[in-house]
Amino acid sequence: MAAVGEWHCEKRPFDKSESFANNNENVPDTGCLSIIVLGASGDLAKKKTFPALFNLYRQGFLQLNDVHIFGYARTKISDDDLRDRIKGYLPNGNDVTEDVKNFLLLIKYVSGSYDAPEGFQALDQAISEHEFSKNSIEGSSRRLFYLALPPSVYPPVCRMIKSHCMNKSDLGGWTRIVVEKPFGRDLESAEELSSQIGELFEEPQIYRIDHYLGKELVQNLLVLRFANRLFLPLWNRDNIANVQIVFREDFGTDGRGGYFDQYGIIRDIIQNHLLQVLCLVAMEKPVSLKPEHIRDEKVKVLQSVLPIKDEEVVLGQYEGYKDDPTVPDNSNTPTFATAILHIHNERWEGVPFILKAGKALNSRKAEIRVQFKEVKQPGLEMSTAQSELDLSYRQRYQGVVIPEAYERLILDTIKGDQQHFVRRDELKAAWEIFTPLLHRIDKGEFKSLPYKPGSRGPAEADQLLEKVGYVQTHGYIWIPPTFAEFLGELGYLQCHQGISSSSLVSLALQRTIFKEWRHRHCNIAMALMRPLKSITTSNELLKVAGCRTFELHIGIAVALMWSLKSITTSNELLKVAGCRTFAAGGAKAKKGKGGAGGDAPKASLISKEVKSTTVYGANILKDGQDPKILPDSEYPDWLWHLLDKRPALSELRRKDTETLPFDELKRFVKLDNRARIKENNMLKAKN
Ligand SMILES: NC(=O)C1=CN([C@@H]2O[C@H](COP(=O)(O)OP(=O)(O)OC[C@H]3O[C@@H](n4cnc5c(N)ncnc54)[C@H](OP(=O)(O)O)[C@@H]3O)[C@@H](O)[C@H]2O)C=CC1
Ligand SMILES: O=C1O[C@H](COP(=O)(O)O)[C@@H](O)[C@H](O)[C@H]1O
Repeated sequence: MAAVGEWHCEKRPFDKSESFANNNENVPDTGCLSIIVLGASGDLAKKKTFPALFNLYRQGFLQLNDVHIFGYARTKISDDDLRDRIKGYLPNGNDVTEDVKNFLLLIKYVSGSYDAPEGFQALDQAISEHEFSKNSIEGSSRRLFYLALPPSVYPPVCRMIKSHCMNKSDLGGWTRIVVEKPFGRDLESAEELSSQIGELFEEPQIYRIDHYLGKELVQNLLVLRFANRLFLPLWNRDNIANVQIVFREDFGTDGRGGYFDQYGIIRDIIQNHLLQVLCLVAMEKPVSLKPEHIRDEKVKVLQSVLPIKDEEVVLGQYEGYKDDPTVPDNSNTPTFATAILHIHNERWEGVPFILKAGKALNSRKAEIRVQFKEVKQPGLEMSTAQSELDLSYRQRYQGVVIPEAYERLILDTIKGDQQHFVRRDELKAAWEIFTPLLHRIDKGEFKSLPYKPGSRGPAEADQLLEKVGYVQTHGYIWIPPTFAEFLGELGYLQCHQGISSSSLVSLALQRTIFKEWRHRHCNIAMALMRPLKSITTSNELLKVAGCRTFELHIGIAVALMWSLKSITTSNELLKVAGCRTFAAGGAKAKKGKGGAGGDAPKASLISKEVKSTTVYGANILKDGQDPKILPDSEYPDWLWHLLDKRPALSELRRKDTETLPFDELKRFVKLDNRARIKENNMLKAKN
């Protein structure tokens, strides 16, 4: 949609050769690359940093003959111990493919403290040996230090790097430092941290990572806004009623309670991730796409944010949060917050920006919702309606490999592109917005309201949204375009494995495949799950279905029941479905006497040939057809694992958590926490 001759987003080069070739002004012709992960024994390193490096390696962005990776931490372990820890977190890591094997061989571990020279001298020695072995000319090598460490140790670590580990001279090489959030606890501490690091390194050497800036959708915001004729004229107070930027997780602090309690949801998510997204949504068009021009505009937005009013904030803490033994009993730390921000400039005067983030809520998503002022519906009457422009990436780009945020950002660091990193003045402006509120919370002057885990958060947050003009819509239901495909896949399994439809469906419901829809579109999922779970008994579903105006919904309900072969029992459903003429199932049911799918052919009458080539009865679309049965290789991986038995907690407890695959580890932490909370509660109740 880029308008010819207008400002457009240049495609930033992203091919394998560029990280090493001299075809980009940011990439000097240099020697070999060393990536040093400090805090290599920790959680972030194993879950994010090393897997991102592996993916870069696998895609050819890091090359065997050029790169070496070093892990550094205090824990005394061998190279192989570190490799073993990492292995389970790599895709198919436990299979030890050639790729995994070669990647792991690139990793060397050095142990040492964070504030004494010996460890860093040993590290420098190891890096230099690698550089020497690659015939890298001294001074031309590149050294990337990734601080996967608590911020408290950033200053001593930076001092040690500066004193002992710098690239030796200036022959095109460099030394860069990646630091993780949180960058401080408030304005003062962040400024102090910035000054300490700033005394040692120049701003172009410091990469303050905010992994939300590496997400595909976030990266595309600039294109969406400025290279798109549709949006350019609409993006202002005249057309937009409010903007909501939401982060929700459907799990709690899951074993990170100790860390989380010192920070809370505002410092963990809102002050960084959500505020960065707000900048990209609200900023003016930059002079160019040069990182400095973009960051200049972001800073201007932040500086235009008005002080947050107390009455425009709701804080919450989920019930059970304090059961975590590492969280103090009297903690007031918010695990949920909604805050309304106002941007005082010509474009946004009067438009509330709603920032909302919470843990242990009813769904998992990160979302930007722009509510436009009402638009007229087609037709002669002057009624207005809500419509949608949905950019749900996972749905829209199925099968396309979307790079992980960390991969992209590490690659940007190697290329010397700071566009997606937080500049010092940006950080300062972000802390200025939230510091007064945070201080009040820290002093206990602002209370967190309790909310039930699995809920939407405190009801007061919804009331606040309503007050500032956000219209919650119940009548609009979005059907994921891939739903039809999903039904085909499920139906296929049913045909071929002879599993009863209800057990198949309840399995699917427990697994992530269905959660995707449940979480994104709770309304439709509610309607879908009910017929799937208890087709004949759910009057409630019928009520829901009956009063909606979104017809496809009924079509789906009917088609599902039809495909699950329970349609004959629900007269009531057929009555509801009978007055609609949408999906094939529904249309046919209309004419039926006493249900039974109406004129729809009975399963027994369908020819063998049709049965063996189509997933009979799975079509949900008005003009669609039953999906064809495909070769096994065409079906998604999850389908084949739907029936796998999942290990119970007792079984997981017997395994070594260090080597558990990520999914199992997650399940273990969840079940283990749950069991502990139960035990705690029982103990409390007894006493
Ligand atoms: N984990 C995550 O998902 C995310 C983490 N982050 C940020 O990344 C950084 C690292 O996080 P994470 O890996 O979870 O942290 P960890 O608590 O796992 O710490 C990483 C390593 O640092 C060392 N370490 C821990 N505490 C101290 C301490 N008090 N003093 C000195 N060294 C210490 C330990 O290594 P050793 O004892 O061997 O030296 C540990 O293995 C933090 O800034 C965090 O906020 C950001 C986003 C997500
Ligand atoms: O930075 C953080 O982000 C994660 C959520 O990241 P996502 O990429 O899964 O959306 C959050 O769980 C964590 O608390 C926070 O520190």
